[in-house]
Amino acid sequence: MGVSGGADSLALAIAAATLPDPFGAVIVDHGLQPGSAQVAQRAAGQCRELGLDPVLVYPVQTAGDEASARAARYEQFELALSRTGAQRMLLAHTRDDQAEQVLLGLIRGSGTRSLAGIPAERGPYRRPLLDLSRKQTEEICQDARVDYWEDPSNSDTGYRRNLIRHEILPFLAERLGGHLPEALARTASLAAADADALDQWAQTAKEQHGLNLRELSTLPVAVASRVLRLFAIEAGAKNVGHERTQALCALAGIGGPKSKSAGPVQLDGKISAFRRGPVIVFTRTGSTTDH
Ligand SMILES: Nc1ncnc2c1ncn2[C@@H]1O[C@H](COP(=O)(O)OP(=O)(O)OP(=O)(O)O)[C@@H](O)[C@H]1O
Repeated sequence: MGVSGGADSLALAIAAATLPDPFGAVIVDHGLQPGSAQVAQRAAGQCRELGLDPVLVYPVQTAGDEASARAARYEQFELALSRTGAQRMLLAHTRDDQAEQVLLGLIRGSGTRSLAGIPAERGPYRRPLLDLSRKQTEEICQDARVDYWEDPSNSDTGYRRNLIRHEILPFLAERLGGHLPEALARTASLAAADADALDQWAQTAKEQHGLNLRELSTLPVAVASRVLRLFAIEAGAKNVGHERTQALCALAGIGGPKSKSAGPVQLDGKISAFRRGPVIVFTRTGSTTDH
C-alpha cells in the first residue's frame, strides 16, 4: 500500500495489519519540504511496528510542483509493484478526497468520466476507504494511538484543491447544511456508472460501425463522440480532451452540421484527422491509417 504518513494511509495500514494477507508499504519521499526524509522514516517505522512487510522508502527528485510529484509517486508505485511482485496497490483516498475531486471537475466543466472522480479500482490500484470520511481515519489513528502527520502544504490555500478543502466545502456545508461530501460522492458513483455504460457502448459501436460517418450519425452524440476519440487515441493521438473531441465532431458532422473544411484537425502526437468522403481518416506524419 502507499503510505504518506497522513491519517488516511495510516488508518489503512492499521486495518491492513489485522488482515491475514501480508501487506507491504511504500513511502515516497518527494523531498518537497525540509524534513521530508524524517517524515518518511517515521511513517516507515510506524508501518514496521504495525507489522507491515516489506516497508520500502523511495526518495525521488521532482520539479517541485504537485503534478510532477504525483507523476513521480505513481512511477515509484509501479516500481514497488514490479520489485515485490505484488498484484495490487492499496491507496487511502477518502470520501472527502472524492468530494473535492467532483467539485474540481464541476469547476472545470467536466463530463461524466471526470465527475466519476477517483476510481475505487483501476489497474493495480484499489481504494478501499472511499466510503470513510477523513475525520473517521483520524479517529482510527487516535484509537490505535498512532500519531499521524499533517501535511503543511494541505493548509496552503494557494492550491486549488486546498481552497476547496479548507474554504469552499466548509462554507457550502455551513450555508446549505446537508451532507455535502456524501452527496458529491454519490454524484461520483452515479456518473461512474453512466460513464462506464457509455464507454462500453462506444467500444461496441466502434467495432460495429468503424469510422463510417453515416452510421456514426445515427448514434447519440455522447456515443459517437466517444467513438471518434477512441479512434484518435488508437491512431496515436495524445491529450484528446473536450476541445479536440469537439473539433473531431465538427469534422464528422456529429451533433451539428459538418465543418466546411475537410481538415486537418491537428492532434497532439503528430496526428491529423481529415474527412474523406464517407469516412474520417487519421494520418501520422509520413503514414496513413484509414478506418
Ligand atoms: N508520499 C507518498 N508515499 C506513498 N503513498 C502516498 C504518498 N502520498 C500519497 N500517497 C497515497 O495516496 C493516497 C492519497 O494521497 P493524497 O490525498 O495526498 O493524494 P492526491 O494528490 O489527493 O491523490 P492522487 O493519488 O490522485 O495524486 C494516500 O492515502 C496514500 O495512500
